[in-house]
Amino acid sequence: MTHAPAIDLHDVTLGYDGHPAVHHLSCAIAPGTLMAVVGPNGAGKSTLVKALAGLLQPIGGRIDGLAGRRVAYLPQQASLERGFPIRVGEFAAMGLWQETGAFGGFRGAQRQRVRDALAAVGLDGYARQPIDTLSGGQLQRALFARLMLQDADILLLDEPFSAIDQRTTADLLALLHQWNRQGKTVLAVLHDLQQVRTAFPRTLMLARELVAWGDTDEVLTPENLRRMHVMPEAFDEHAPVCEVAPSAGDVAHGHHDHAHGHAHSHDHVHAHAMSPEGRQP
Ligand SMILES: Nc1ncnc2c1ncn2[C@@H]1O[C@H](COP(=O)(O)OP(=O)(O)OP(=O)(O)O)[C@@H](O)[C@H]1O
Repeated sequence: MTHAPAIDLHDVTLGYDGHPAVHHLSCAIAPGTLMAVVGPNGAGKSTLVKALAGLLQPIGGRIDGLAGRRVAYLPQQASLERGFPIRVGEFAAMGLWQETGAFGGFRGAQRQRVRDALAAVGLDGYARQPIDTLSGGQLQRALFARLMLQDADILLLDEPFSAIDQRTTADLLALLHQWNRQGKTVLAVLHDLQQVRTAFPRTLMLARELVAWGDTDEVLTPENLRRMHVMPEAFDEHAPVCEVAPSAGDVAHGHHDHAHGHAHSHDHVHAHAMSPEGRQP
């Protein structure tokens, strides 16, 4: 296995229709990292995860590290179409499509793996149940079974525990930890900061730009949380791509002005003060 960063962002700007939503992200995430992505609504968390999943091309900068690694993406449950007529077993087995091809049949061993994955997520005996009869928590378990069968190197999860009860959350969190111990890189967008503190050793904090990243204790500080919460709320649809990275201080003081693309000083204090593993040197 290579020790090069699993995800390596170089001054990445992301947005829609040419208008930036997240600016100038630079950070390197080592393989085997278990990391939470936090930030207020509209901070760009989903946008970042979509870009890492290859669903959104950067407007600026470069994303390295992902090529040659298998990436699996779990979107927010709200965005899933679940009305199609498919059984839980078939749904989970979609995680095997890279092995079987779109129209490939399943061998006995693969059927067993599907059964094992369903058992691992607590859906033993549900294989023949139609997917649209599952509760929200059960559906999330089925999605985790599919994720498990994809057997990716990098797992990207967008709010995997929102609207999920405590028991299901605990079960699925334990699975994430297990996969991480197997060496997988896990990035999860989360809103529950207490959960982040107790279950995620690393954190990336976004507020339209990188506020901080690294060890969770060093990222979730009162000062960073304050900076995170003064993020400009509105997405300025008419903002052009700015030429120069805005400073962290500009975010803290609400001076960030996308519309004018002002020249800001380079001051990614937290991002640049850390090593590729996200540790303070
Ligand atoms: N498909 C899209 N087209 C245009 N703008 C979008 C699109 N998706 C997101 N945006 C805008 O990009 C910005 C970042 O949105 P994003 O969904 O990434 O934020 P988020 O941090 O995931 O928020 P939340 O916590 O509410 O899910 C927002 O201002 C949003 O309105």
